[in-house]
Amino acid sequence: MNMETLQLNQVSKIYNGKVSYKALSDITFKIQQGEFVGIMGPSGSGKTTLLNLISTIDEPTSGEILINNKRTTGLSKKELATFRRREFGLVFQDFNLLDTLTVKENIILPLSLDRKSVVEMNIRVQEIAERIGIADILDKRTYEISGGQRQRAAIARAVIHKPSLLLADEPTGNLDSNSARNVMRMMETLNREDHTTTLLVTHDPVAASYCQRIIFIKDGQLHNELRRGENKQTFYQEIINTLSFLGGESRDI
Ligand SMILES: Nc1ncnc2c1ncn2[C@@H]1O[C@H](COP(=O)(O)OP(=O)(O)OP(=O)(O)O)[C@@H](O)[C@H]1O
Repeated sequence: MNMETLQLNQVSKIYNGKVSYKALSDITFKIQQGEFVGIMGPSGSGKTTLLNLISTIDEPTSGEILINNKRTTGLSKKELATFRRREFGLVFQDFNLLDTLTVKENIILPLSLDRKSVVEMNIRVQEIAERIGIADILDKRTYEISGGQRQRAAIARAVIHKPSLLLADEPTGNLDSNSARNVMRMMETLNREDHTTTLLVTHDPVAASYCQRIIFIKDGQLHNELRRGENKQTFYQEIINTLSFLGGESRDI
């Protein structure tokens, strides 16, 4: 029995418009259960496309994607909706919290959709809030808290149902460097303690240096892979070197 959370086999994506465009070509990789992996590459290299295919928002033109050895292509709309809700935790750059709800109500949302009991929901929300350091702001509205606190609430919401795969798209993109570090430390801790398989798309080499492994893509193709050794600073430098080698906009490096 292999312990892969995610497997991509020769995945390609062509966008058909006036001119068709091959955004991804023959992407093959595996992510083992419990890994913390980053995806990096210059602007336009296909990172968002890749994330959309993995999260089943979009379908590949060819190839297959497996989550826990189950193919995600060919599921009905209803199966897909349940599959997405149970298997994925999603974190976005702009937090995606609902302003009309309190922090606690936001975090509980995925559990209430699965009709968990109120007692169970309260226990779980308290536990995750304490671990993440937001227990004292649970009754606040999202506009009453800082950006860093919002992202921590969004992460609590993304992991409260213990997803197979946590997908984070530029989670530190709207944060100052201090809050960004705190958020990354927290994701690292959650990954280490709960073995939640985590996939992070980022432009930020500091955020990326918290990963165990980085997959680089360029022009829709796998370029290379870096593994973190003992030293985070060395890893950071290797990431910077690879990004400058790959080229792209200055904001990428
Ligand atoms: N819906 C679409 N229709 C046509 N082309 C698209 C579509 N979405 C993306 N593309 C093209 O596919 C390529 C990859 O885009 P994608 O958004 O995946 O890149 P990215 O690596 O996420 O870029 P960035 O870092 O700037 O967000 C780009 O050239 C883009 O113009």
